[in-house]
Amino acid sequence: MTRPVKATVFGTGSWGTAFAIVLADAGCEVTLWGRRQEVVDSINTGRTNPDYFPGIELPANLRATTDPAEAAAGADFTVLAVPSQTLRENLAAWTPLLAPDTVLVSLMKGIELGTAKRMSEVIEEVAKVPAERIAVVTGPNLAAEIAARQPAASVVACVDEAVAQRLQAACHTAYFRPYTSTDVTGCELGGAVKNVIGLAVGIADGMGLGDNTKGSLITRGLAEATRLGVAMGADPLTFSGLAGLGDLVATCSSPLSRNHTFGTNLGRGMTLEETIAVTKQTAEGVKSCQSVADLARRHGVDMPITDTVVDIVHHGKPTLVALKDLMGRSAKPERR
Ligand SMILES: NC(=O)C1=CN([C@@H]2O[C@H](COP(=O)(O)OP(=O)(O)OC[C@H]3O[C@@H](n4cnc5c(N)ncnc54)[C@H](OP(=O)(O)O)[C@@H]3O)[C@@H](O)[C@H]2O)C=CC1
Ligand SMILES: O=C(CO)COP(=O)(O)O
Repeated sequence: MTRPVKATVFGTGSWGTAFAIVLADAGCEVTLWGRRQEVVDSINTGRTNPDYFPGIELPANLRATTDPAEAAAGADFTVLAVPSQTLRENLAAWTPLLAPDTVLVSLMKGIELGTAKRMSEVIEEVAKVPAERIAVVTGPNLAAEIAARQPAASVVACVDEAVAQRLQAACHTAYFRPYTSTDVTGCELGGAVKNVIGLAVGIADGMGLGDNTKGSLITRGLAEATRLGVAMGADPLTFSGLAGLGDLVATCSSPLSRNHTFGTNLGRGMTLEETIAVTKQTAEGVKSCQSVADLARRHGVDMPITDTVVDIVHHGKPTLVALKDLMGRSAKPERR
């Protein structure tokens, strides 16, 4: 008899908890690591995570701990679900505890500030594991919908297709349908750039603009992501898949998206400080818009929507002026 797959998820926030539910429903033995004792106690004794998903009963084959050594022990898959900008420091502390040969899985959709590195690159550098043992899960996966077991597709990417297939099998349920990819760069860029475009669409929504604006921002945002991806060696087709268009549509349509909501609040006239104060969860695009713009500069790629988001969010540019400047750029063909 084969033993159940063991999966550990570092992070008891919205996506860490929801993906832990997916893994448990798929038959894995799941351990969640959380930094707060009260959250871990609620998960173990109350079978809920009330801060993130009140009312959702957690599966029996899922337990939690605050001890990273206990969490990491024996894991076939070590899933990382903390805010991107905290990954380097956290992973440095967890690396000595990792199970030998474990596959490290990133759920994160950010780019590191300062280094402009993708999360899989940070993992490779800090944990000193080869790219063949690093995977990424990404796609239109709003955590609250997944935790409610609403149907969604996703992408599991690894340069080693056999590893992607193992992870695919470990997280495939009746409501969660993962596809494999070997384009890790494209998948990670799709996730990071869609958060920036989610902010842009939110800002437009908050300004009272309509669906033509939204359709234009999604499409031109997709063009920005694809241009950056191509410059970095990604497959352009990845961006018309779940990691690109799929996630853009979900994020830009949904009030559940923290990035979209963050943008909406800014577009309605809240200051950055007021918006941060009312945002309880991680909106990766707020920091990653700067690192995406940094990546674009490093690769000589034009990303005007991303630059506009940086100007509004970080340089206090008034939204109406930013919109006028974005629309008033010199005319050009749609494709070049
Ligand atoms: N939510 C979603 O729908 C989706 C999110 N993602 C991505 O998943 C990643 C995680 O986001 P998500 O779970 O939503 O974020 P949340 O804000 O919901 O949760 C973040 C988690 O990280 C913990 N945390 C925060 N700061 C630190 C720190 N400095 N050190 C250690 N732990 C910390 C939080 O702990 P505490 O509760 O104690 O504050 C919490 O458990 C992001 O990159 C996001 O883009 C991807 C797909 C879907
Ligand atoms: O990545 C997500 C959906 O796929 C979640 O988006 P937000 O981080 O904006 O909530």
